Amino acid sequence: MENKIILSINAGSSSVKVSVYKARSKSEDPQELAVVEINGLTAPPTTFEYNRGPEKIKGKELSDIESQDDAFNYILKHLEEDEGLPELSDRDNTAYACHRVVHGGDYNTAKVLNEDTYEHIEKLSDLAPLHNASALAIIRSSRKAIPNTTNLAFFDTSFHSTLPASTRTYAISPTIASKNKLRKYGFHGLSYASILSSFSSHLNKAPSKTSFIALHLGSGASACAIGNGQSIDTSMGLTPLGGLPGATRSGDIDPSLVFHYTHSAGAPSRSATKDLHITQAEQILNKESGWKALASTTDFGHISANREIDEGCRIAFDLFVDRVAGYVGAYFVKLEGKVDGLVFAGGIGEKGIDLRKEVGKKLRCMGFDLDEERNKHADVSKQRVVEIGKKVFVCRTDEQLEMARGCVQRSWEMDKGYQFLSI
Ligand SMILES: Nc1ncnc2c1ncn2[C@@H]1O[C@H](COP(=O)(O)OP(=O)(O)O)[C@@H](O)[C@H]1O
Ligand SMILES: CC(=O)OP(=O)(O)O
Ligand SMILES: [Mg+2]
Repeated sequence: MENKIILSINAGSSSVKVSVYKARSKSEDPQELAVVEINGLTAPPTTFEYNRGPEKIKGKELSDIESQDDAFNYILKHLEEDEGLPELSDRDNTAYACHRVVHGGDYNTAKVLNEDTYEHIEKLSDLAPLHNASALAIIRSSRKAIPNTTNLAFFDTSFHSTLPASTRTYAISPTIASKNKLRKYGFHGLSYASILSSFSSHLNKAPSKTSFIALHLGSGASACAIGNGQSIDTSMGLTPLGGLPGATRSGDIDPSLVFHYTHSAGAPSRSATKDLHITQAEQILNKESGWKALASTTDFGHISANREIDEGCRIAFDLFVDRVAGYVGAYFVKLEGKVDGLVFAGGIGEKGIDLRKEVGKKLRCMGFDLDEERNKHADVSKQRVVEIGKKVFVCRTDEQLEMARGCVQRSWEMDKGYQFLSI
């Protein structure tokens, strides 16, 4: 495994992030060679960022990038053409491509992509309408562009396989629930695993002895109660629509609301395709709600900066503070108050100074005491975890590193010759 090149590909709902690593020994984190991000897929202009040692590009605007797959192909070309990254000039050098796949259903661990696992993910596409189909498109592109690479899938859902039955069960017919696999799965698991690793090492504790409330606030947002290193509850559910609102997602609503919103809730949406069977209700709640509906933007930075002068931004901001604080309260109780801290992560969690401040104000009653100055100057680009008050932290989550670690740790079993057949 030593010196092998790993590509880690993280397709989010509004971004594609790719990190390049060189593997060291099994017990060491792989060495990061370069990180590329294309952001703003739901809020053009789409922007490009590149970091390779001294070589930095920030905020370059791109045109003609319309999907996660376009973004991935652009990134691959950029990496190949970078003369300072000779490791990628020969495509055959890449030993592993790790793909973040949001919905893994009942898969509890990472899988080598072959026809069976590909089909398993494909079947779950309707349960992650903003994600799984894009991940599969990237997997197909990766297969074509770097054919001698072993493709691995890492799932957002795996981290939550520890959810207790009382938490993962919906109060519906158990027969139908079991037949149709209707339960809480939870998402952002790679991020929570990354946060757990960084936060426990910051505290100098074993992950299995670390308990905290984590907030992954990005285009999709969720909260997670982690008790002794295990997910005991999380706010997303059967799909990434449940729980907190997001850039284009409503989050939790009264389930009957949608039938009052439109009479054709169950009809196929115009954006339904042969591969993605999405209803009008799902279209509305996944793609036309959230910040986009309330504030006409999916950029939470804009919402935060304009909330004093724009009514839509104000309600979007206040509503998010309200919902986030509500989950922290609920999870504090679930963890019986035994928490090492509250940890903010994700694009909004890491950069949203005002959001953290306002959430912090509401949580003082539980012993989380955010310090305004430390909050303002928190910079997780240099240090993975920054303490911004008593029991309040910001953490730079790294889903790509989490996958690359998993790849290094399990490479010996994965090398045993699964083959990716004919997709
Ligand atoms: N300065 C900022 N303040 C608040 N939110 C920000 C700021 N900069 C970026 N964001 C938000 O971060 C979100 C992207 O988060 P990220 O976790 O990178 O996305 P994704 O869910 O696609 O992985 C965007 O919605 C963007 O509005
Ligand atoms: C699961 C999910 O919502 O992911 P993201 O926030 O990256 O869109
Ligand atoms: Mg993300």
